[in-house]
Amino acid sequence: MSGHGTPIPMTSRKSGPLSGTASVPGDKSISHRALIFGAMAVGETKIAGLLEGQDVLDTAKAMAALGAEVVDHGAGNWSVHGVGVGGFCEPDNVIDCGNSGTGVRLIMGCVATSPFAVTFTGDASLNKRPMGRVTDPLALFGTKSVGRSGGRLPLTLVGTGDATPVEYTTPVPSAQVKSAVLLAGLNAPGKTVVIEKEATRDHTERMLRGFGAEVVTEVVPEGHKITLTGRPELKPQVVAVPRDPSSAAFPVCAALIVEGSDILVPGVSQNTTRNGLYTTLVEMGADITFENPRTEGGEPVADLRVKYSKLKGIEVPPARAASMIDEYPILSVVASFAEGTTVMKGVKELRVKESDRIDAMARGLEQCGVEIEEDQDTLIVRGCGPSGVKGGATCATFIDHRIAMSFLVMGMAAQNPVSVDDGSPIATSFPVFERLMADLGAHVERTNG
Ligand SMILES: O=C(O)C1=C[C@@H](OP(=O)(O)O)[C@@H](O)[C@H](O)C1
Ligand SMILES: C=C(OP(=O)(O)O)C(=O)O
Repeated sequence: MSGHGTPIPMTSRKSGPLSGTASVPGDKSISHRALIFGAMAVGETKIAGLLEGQDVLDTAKAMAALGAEVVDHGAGNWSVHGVGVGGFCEPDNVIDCGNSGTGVRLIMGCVATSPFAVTFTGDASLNKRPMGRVTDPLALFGTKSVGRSGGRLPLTLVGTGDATPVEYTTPVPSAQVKSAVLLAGLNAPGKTVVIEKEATRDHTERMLRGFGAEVVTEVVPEGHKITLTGRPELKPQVVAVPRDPSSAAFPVCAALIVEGSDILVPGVSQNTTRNGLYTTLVEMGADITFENPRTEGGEPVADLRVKYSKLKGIEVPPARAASMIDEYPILSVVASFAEGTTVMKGVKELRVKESDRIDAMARGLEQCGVEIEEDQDTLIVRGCGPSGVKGGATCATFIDHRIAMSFLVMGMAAQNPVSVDDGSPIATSFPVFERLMADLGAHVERTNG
């Protein structure tokens, strides 16, 4: 089992108004997919603006281990010389996906219909997460798997070289599960179908179409039906990775709660499968203007002008959960500074992320003086008002980047500093978080060392 590095304790404290431009790095979901689809294309894919976070670097390493030529040209420019659908070779060693659920689940999908064995592992967080949600549908292609109890990593997949396509209805709203099935279907002759009740992020469908695969999405009575025609020859692409709306959430939310702030966050996705947080913030009364709408890297984006705002609690519709699933931790921080109660229902998927995010947020918020209520599928935050959050606690982050960044944002507006026991996981998705927030005027620092 791979480990988890030396903890980096961090602290943030009340900051003056935030100002300036927050140019966040490339989208994590799109970065993983650019490397993986590039590795399955015939010829050289060029990628600009790749997120060089540890999650994505681990996927780059995995693609090289499977036979693709992956080259880092510096400054976010990468190239991948792909081996074609069905062209992966058996890796010499275990594939270590570190902290990344997206990495491991998508790569499992893309080796499932190759005739060899691959063993996957990850860090202490990833090795607790459920993999049965992926190995169950992959078994329908004929892929065998043996893992630890509960279908957890380390886990070995034995792929099949003569897969037949499958039709699968996802039991949980998950783009990772959907994508794993579609990627396995790439090397199965005929039509692989995934039906999802609620739409999840659609980067796999959009990007596979860009690489030349036939992928059709239809609205049907059961939800969304995605049909992929197997055994395409994927054509190499030039991919410009747009900025990550899930990372943008941190400076945006910080500006909303730090008095007097006024910042610009360029290139934030308006893809409706990703923008649920921004809709929610506007409903809470956030002063956000969406300027200069355009398309970047195949995604609809806008520049967000964000000003400090008096916010009110709302009930977030459960149907919106998939479009903001990674943003609930930071939303619960913003909700703490609102007047009134914010109710987040239909969020049980948060319990199987890098940590149990309902539990991690609930414990830390209580330590900071915020009243909460939770059940299996719900988090309720009773807002303390714009200057009512006490802070003054050290919150546990459970090897979870989003928990670490959320509590550090809380400290920027709370009455007392907020510390986290370990900020090191921030490097998985937002390696420049500290510098970017400091450049806006936030006080965030490493506590000792
Ligand atoms: O497909 C993806 O790129 C992702 C899907 C989501 O996970 P689930 O599919 O488990 O909801 C999300 O939480 C993750 O950060 C990225
Ligand atoms: C859930 C997340 O990532 P992953 O599932 O890829 O580990 C996340 O980035 O919030």
